[in-house]
Amino acid sequence: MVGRPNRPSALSATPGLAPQPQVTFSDDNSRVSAVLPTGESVTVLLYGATVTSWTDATGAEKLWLSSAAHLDGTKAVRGGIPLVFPVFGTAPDHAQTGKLPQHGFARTSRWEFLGKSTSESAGGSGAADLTAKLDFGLSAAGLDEAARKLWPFAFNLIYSVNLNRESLTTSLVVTNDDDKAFDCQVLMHTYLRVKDISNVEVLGLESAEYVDKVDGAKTKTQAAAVTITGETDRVYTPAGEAVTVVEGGKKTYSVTRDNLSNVVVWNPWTDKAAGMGDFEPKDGYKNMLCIEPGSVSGWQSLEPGDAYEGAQTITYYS
Ligand SMILES: O=P(O)(O)OC[C@H]1O[C@@H](O)[C@H](O)[C@@H](O)[C@@H]1O
Repeated sequence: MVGRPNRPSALSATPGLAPQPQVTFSDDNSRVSAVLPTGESVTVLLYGATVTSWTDATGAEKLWLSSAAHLDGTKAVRGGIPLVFPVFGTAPDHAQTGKLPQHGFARTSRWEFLGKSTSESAGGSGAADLTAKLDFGLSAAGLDEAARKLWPFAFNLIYSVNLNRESLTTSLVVTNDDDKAFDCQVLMHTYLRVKDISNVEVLGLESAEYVDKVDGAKTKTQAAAVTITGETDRVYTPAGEAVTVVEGGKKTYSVTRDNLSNVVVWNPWTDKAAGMGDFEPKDGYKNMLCIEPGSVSGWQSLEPGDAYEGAQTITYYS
């Protein structure tokens, strides 16, 4: 067990020097938070290493979280950034992951908090350039027996959550600690908060191929900007690394992928939202859009000792 972080005050006093503003970290055995001196914050639940909140300096929330989300470790969190591993959806025909529940076990396992750190960007001028980093770990030993039986591999996951003034970066490193190869898929199921889905356009997917999960898994090509006018569940394979969310003609987010070749765009719309017990308020689909960077259209095959890393950076524009 790694030691719990202490709780420093927001100011650190160095003899002879003016106190420098610091990142404030806190944890209570179920979640960990970091608050920058400028007010931006992030909170991560140990259950699933799920980011449940990301705010700007004014306290405005950037992620959507259902008011009926289970935050007590009894069910995957409906909102925030659940982590999908080692299977996206279900893969009944895939020998190694075929019996796993939807989206795997990472989002329903309790992760270990490995530590926190603060860094200043090169050429930075102090408080305005701080990055807070939180690291979490999960290995086979941290799984419940049922999951261990369904996916009997020795593995190690390190998930890092980095907060700075403009953006949130989440990165996952998967290491195969087994003496056999294994296949896996990875996805960061980000629920972005929007004001009104009917005014939203997603750019950066034009001319990308996608699998339309609400139309018999047909493969299609995106003609223009993506707009959401009904249930949407698509697995894109874009050429570029960034997608941009525009609301009412104004850029509000960009989501950049590193070593993640897919983007899932998901909105449940009315009927699907109505059918999910943990989706509240029922018209909350108007205030969310899942932009989910992942590696899910094929498999990452990791030989013993191999590692795979993928990351997303979400930048907001106010
Ligand atoms: O209800 P869950 O398991 O959290 O999944 C939500 C959605 O997650 C998306 O990533 C999938 O593409 C959808 O098919 C799915 O409905």
